[in-house]
Amino acid sequence: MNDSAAPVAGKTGLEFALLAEDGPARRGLITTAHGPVKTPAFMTVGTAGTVKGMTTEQVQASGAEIILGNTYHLMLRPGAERVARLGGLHRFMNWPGPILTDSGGYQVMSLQELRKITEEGVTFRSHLDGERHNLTPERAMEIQALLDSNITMVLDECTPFPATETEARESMERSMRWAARCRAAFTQRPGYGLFGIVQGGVYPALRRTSAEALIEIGFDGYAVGGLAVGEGQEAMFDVLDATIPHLPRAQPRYLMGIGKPADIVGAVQRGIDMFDCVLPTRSGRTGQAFTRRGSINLRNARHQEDQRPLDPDCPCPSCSDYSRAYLHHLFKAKEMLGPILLTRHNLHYYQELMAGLRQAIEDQRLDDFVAGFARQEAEGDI
Ligand SMILES: CNc1nc2c(CC[C@H]3O[C@@H](OC)[C@H](OC)[C@@H]3O)c3nc(N)[nH]c(=O)c3cc2[nH]1
Ligand SMILES: [Zn+2]
Repeated sequence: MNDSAAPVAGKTGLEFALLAEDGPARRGLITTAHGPVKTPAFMTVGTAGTVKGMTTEQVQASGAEIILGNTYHLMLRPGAERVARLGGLHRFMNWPGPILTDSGGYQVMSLQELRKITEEGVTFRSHLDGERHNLTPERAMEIQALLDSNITMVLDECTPFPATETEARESMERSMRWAARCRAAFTQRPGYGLFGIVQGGVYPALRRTSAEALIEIGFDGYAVGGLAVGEGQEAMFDVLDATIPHLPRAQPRYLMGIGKPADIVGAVQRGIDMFDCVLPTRSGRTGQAFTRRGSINLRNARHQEDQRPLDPDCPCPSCSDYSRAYLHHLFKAKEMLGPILLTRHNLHYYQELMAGLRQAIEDQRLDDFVAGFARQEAEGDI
């Protein structure tokens, strides 16, 4: 075990202990007011205060320690002040563990025609009722505090892809000015933290400038944003190679919106500690299952009389209690149990993958783990 196991308190009191390293890869522990998070960690996405189709007990049983909420969705419905009056997001959704909330930057930017970006912030119309809203860095901090989020994300602009270097620079520089305003508006509490978000498109020099600007301001963790926007795995890895060396070793790194299992494995190898992605939940609802031999779609007719479990190597209830034939039937019949069973399996699969990565780093055998992972994926489904 690495001797620098001493927890390192960030500027706002979020502790991160670096427990082991295997090359650039790290095994760590984040300590929040609502409990610990073992890293590398996959954060289950619960955008509107729910992991779709899952009770919080099922999410906990999958091995998840931290889930994501989203400022944009929750500010529109039920409203941040209402969630605060109801005791905060933990009590509202009955999730006792750590919660990270995104600032809403990504969502608002995707409201192409409905939003306007100025130096002040983003004004937009709600996709629900057309009401006008004004999301500023200060308001984004206030909303996430009202939600009682353990890890708050700065308000940023997720630079569209593709973007010219000039477009990426101007977008990144505004996000850095917003990050400073977020830092100034954030209320420090032990066990709660504020993460900055690196932007800069696919341009190494801009990524370095952005990382250095955020370090100058000082954050509890550093996210790599502006990726998983259609750039592809190779470009994403290139951006990580250009960014991670400029991030502090003593704080967690969060790669936003990633990703497929192979993306996560490659990013852990490069030194990323935290991930979020809708893939396991969203694709579970469409019949796509992730297994140790790649992904399969249960809607395919080849499963209609296949009595085997979805993934013979998976200990989850969806694999031990049901057959592929039954799952196929549920999706063909558009029964709600189909998406529920597959979401639960996919979340178990992602958490097992993270547990395997964490153990491999502890045992200093990450390269062997990655080779085994690639071999199994290449074998394809039996
Ligand atoms: C998918 N690719 C991707 N996601 C991204 C997200 C989270 C989306 C947020 O939206 C919800 O999932 C869709 C989640 O909200 C719970 C997530 O946090 C990002 N958020 C910010 N603030 N800045 C970024 O540069 C950014 C880039 C992304 N790329
Ligand atoms: Zn399973």
